[in-house]
Order: sequence, then C-alpha cells, then structure tokens
Amino acid sequence: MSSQEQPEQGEAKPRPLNEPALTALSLYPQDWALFLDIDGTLLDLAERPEAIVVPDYLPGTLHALSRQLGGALALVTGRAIEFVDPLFAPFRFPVAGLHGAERRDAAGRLRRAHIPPAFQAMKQTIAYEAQAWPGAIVEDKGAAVAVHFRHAPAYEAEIGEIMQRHLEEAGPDWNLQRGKMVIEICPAHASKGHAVETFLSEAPFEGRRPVAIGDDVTDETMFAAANRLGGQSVRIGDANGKTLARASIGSPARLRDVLGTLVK
Ligand SMILES: O=P(O)(O)OC[C@H]1O[C@H](O[C@H]2O[C@H](CO)[C@@H](O)[C@H](O)[C@H]2O)[C@H](O)[C@@H](O)[C@@H]1O
Ligand SMILES: [Mg+2]
Repeated sequence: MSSQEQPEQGEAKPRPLNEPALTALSLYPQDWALFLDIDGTLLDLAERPEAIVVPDYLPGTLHALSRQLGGALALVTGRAIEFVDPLFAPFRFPVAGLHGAERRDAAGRLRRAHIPPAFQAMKQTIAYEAQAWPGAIVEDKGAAVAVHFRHAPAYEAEIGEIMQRHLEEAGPDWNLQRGKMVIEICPAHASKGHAVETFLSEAPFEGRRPVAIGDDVTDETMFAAANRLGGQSVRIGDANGKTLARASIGSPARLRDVLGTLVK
C-alpha cells in the first residue's frame, strides 16, 4: 500500500460509507424511528442460541443512537424479553419479544402473552420427545417454544411433523414460526409488523418514519409495515431475492459499523 494511500498520522481513519437507507437517521434524527432485529442482524449468528456474542461497544452505540433519535429506537426480536435485557445492559430499550407477542413500551409498560397450563405441559412433552433427536436444542421462551435443528439437520422433517401435530392440538391461539434452522410454536397474534405499528402509535415513535432492519422471514412483516408507512426496510445478508426489504446490508458486522457512523 503506497504512502499516499496511508492516512496521515493522526488523521481519522476513513469512516465507512453510510448506507443510503440509514443516512436519514443521522441527517434527520427528529423524523425517523429505528426498529432492530437482534439475531442475524445486530449479532452474528452462533452455533447455539446461548452462544451469541455482544460486542462490548454495541450497547453504548445503541444507547447513543437512541438518544439521537429522541428514544425512538426499539428492538424487535423472536427472543424472550428477559433474555434481551442482559444482552444490552445497563440499557433497557423498548422491546418487542417473541416476534411481537410480548412488548415493553418506551414508558416501561410490559405486556406479556398468557401461558396456559396446557402450553406448559406441551413444552414438557416436546422436551421429552427431543431426546429422540440427538443434537436438537429445545428453547423454552415462556409463551413460545423453539426446537433448533442446526446440529440435528437429519431430523428437520420429523421435528416439523411433530411440531405441526402439537400446533393442531394447541389450537388457533398458537402459530408455527419457522426461522434459521429452527421451528417454533408461538402465540398466533405474534407479528413484528404489528409490534412496529403499535410502537409508532406511541411516544416517542409517533409521527416518525420507521427504519426496519432484520435478517429472517419473521422480519418480513415489519419490512411490509415500514414500506407501507413511507419508511425504509433493510435486510441483512442474502435473501435470495425473496424479501420485501428495499435495501440490504451484507452482514451484522457491516450494520454495526454503519450504526456507529450514524451517531453524531
Ligand atoms: O428475531 P431474532 O432476534 O432474529 O431472533 C430469531 C431467533 O434467534 C435465535 O435463533 C437463531 O440464532 C441462534 C444464535 O445465533 C442460532 O443458533 C439459531 O440457529 C438461530 O435460529 C433464538 O434462539 C430464537 O429464539 C429466535 O427466535
Ligand atoms: Mg434475526
């Protein structure tokens, strides 16, 4: 690398180019709200659900960006809320968990999904059945239960059949949600798009245009909401063309870099 390409000693390193879909968050912070998925978006995917790594600078970056946006930054995730808060401590962001089935608004009010005794019993049955799928991981998320087959791909079809059967027994209040090497049963009213719309009906999100960023099929409803509301929708990674998102960013690492450049 020749000397003229080297930044002068002390000169700031060239800042990554802001992605056009996100620049507005820095140029017009009073007009925009940011809705962020977690796994595969803010955080790199890991081999196991509990093996995720939160870069030590990330909670502070999100807090600074939230302040810049007047508090209009929310996490919208398939994770349970109680799993999310420790990830970004000491900050407690507005958050929709279980794909929108539970939500804590900007005022701290928490709305949880009901967990009937029959659902608790079903989760125990699934945990027992999972013993027949070596490598599968059962994730009890309270009002949802996920079976991960990232390390048991040979059992994907059988797991899908069993989960479909449990869904039929559970009834219309529940839904089957697929994701990356995972299938789960969650409350039927869970929708990330509806969660975004609900946040946007409340302070400090009200009156702002949404930027929705996600990486998976469960994020498509919030892309649709953002598109419908004159906002921006950004998909992380390669969606093989099958997405409603109107922009894309290559990886969680790239997104984290760009988010850092948006903080003034
Ligand atoms: O809506 P998100 O915030 O993206 O959460 C989606 C699911 O993320 C987790 O599972 C996924 O990430 C794991 C860790 O990287 C990975 O091991 C797994 O294969 C992925 O499916 C989480 O465990 C789920 O509960 C979330 O629904
Ligand atoms: Mg995700």
